[in-house]
Amino acid sequence: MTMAIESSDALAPADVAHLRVAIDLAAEARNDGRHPFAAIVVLADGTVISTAMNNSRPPEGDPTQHAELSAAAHAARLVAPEVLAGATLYTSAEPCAMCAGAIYWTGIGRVVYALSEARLLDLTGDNPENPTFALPCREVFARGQRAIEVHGPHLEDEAASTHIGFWK
Ligand SMILES: Nc1nc2[nH]cnc2c(=O)[nH]1
Repeated sequence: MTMAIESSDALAPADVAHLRVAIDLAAEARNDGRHPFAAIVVLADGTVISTAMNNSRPPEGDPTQHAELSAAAHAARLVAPEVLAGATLYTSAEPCAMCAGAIYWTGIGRVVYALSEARLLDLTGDNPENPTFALPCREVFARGQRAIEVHGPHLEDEAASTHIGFWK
């Protein structure tokens, strides 16, 4: 049974705009001394209900505070699962296995990501601050019981530029 809906086709202009917001926020996160990741959750009517930067560096943060997990968890406290089914999470980088799990459990129906996890792994190498998984989010979603539409990678070079010189 495959529950992730495969999709890497061209994005609508509104999707591109939201994805750029996530990439710009990732650059802000880097400038703020955080890991360069960010995510936003947008309802079907275009309302942005949640934005989050990575906060995985102690002492302020902890290693579970990836941008996507924080954005999804915050969104789930604001609106009902039926509403989140029509929402999209835009993220500067493909959700890791932990964040894909969080997205699944919140009921968010759609994910649009910029940088692929494979390219992120190439950029981070074996940096101990970010031992990147080699596990595409589609593989995690495929093991679930509800479909999540996935689009990505998109704007990958723009998203990669936020990481260049950060990890090695
Ligand atoms: N996609 C993603 N990968 C990460 N790896 C470490 N932190 C993050 C994050 O916030 N998002």
